[in-house]
Amino acid sequence: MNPNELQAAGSGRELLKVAMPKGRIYKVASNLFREAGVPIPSDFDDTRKLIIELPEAGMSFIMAKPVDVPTYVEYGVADIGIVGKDVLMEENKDVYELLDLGIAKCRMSVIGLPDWKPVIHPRVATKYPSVASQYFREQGQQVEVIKLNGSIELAPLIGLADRIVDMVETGQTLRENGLVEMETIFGITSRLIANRVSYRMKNEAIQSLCDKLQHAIAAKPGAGV
Ligand SMILES: Nc1ncnc2c1ncn2[C@@H]1O[C@H](COP(=O)(O)OP(=O)(O)OP(=O)(O)O)[C@@H](O)[C@H]1O
Ligand SMILES: O=P(O)(O)OC[C@H]1O[C@H](OP(=O)(O)OP(=O)(O)O)[C@H](O)[C@@H]1O
Repeated sequence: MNPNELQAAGSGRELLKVAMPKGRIYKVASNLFREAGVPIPSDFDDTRKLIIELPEAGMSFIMAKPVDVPTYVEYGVADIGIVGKDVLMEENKDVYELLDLGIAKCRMSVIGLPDWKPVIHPRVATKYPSVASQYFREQGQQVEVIKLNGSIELAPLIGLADRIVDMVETGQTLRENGLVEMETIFGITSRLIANRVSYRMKNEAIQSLCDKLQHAIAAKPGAGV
């Protein structure tokens, strides 16, 4: 059975399982769900519980590490999930991307020291090795990609890498560390994704949620600008 089929059997009237990222995205995503009429109680915000049922909304929430959301959705242990475009590009899982939620905006950029000069075998540090490799391949540049798991901005400061590929939101981390943004690779917002089989089996529930979210997004100040 392939990952998409694992959850297919008997999924007719179950709760819709939502993989909800903890951390940054949770704060804005839970508010968006509330604005869409999904009554996520405020005590969800601080809980250590990992599976939380909300039968009145026909949903249960799997509180996930952001990078794991596409995996849960691909395997069908979650029917839908919320995930940043950065993670979606890096993980490249077999899922449907249904909706741009327009939240948790930032961008993926190439960053370096202001006095950076091209070298023969440049090293690039990043949390996103697949995105970075593809970008430099498309630029026709040969680089050695070094995978790190956080505080990526340290790499050029301590001589581990010539450049980094990382997210920029306000630019504060760059400014405080004397780094400059050299190129933007792509813009990032959070997306609603769905398991392929769930999308068929639970189409009514998923479509209804998408409609409500779309209305909530359109009602936000600055929407459609
Ligand atoms: N300033 C920002 N820096 C990083 N990610 C941001 C920022 N603003 C929005 N995001 C989005 O939020 C997502 C999750 O970020 P968060 O920092 O919560 O998780 P993480 O660092 O991947 O997880 P963890 O802290 O559990 O390792 C990112 O994948 C990205 O889409
Ligand atoms: O432009 P800014 O508003 O400063 O935001 C960008 C910073 O935020 C993220 O780091 P995060 O806080 O997730 O910590 P991390 O370095 O441990 O990933 C990202 O990796 C940048 O370092």
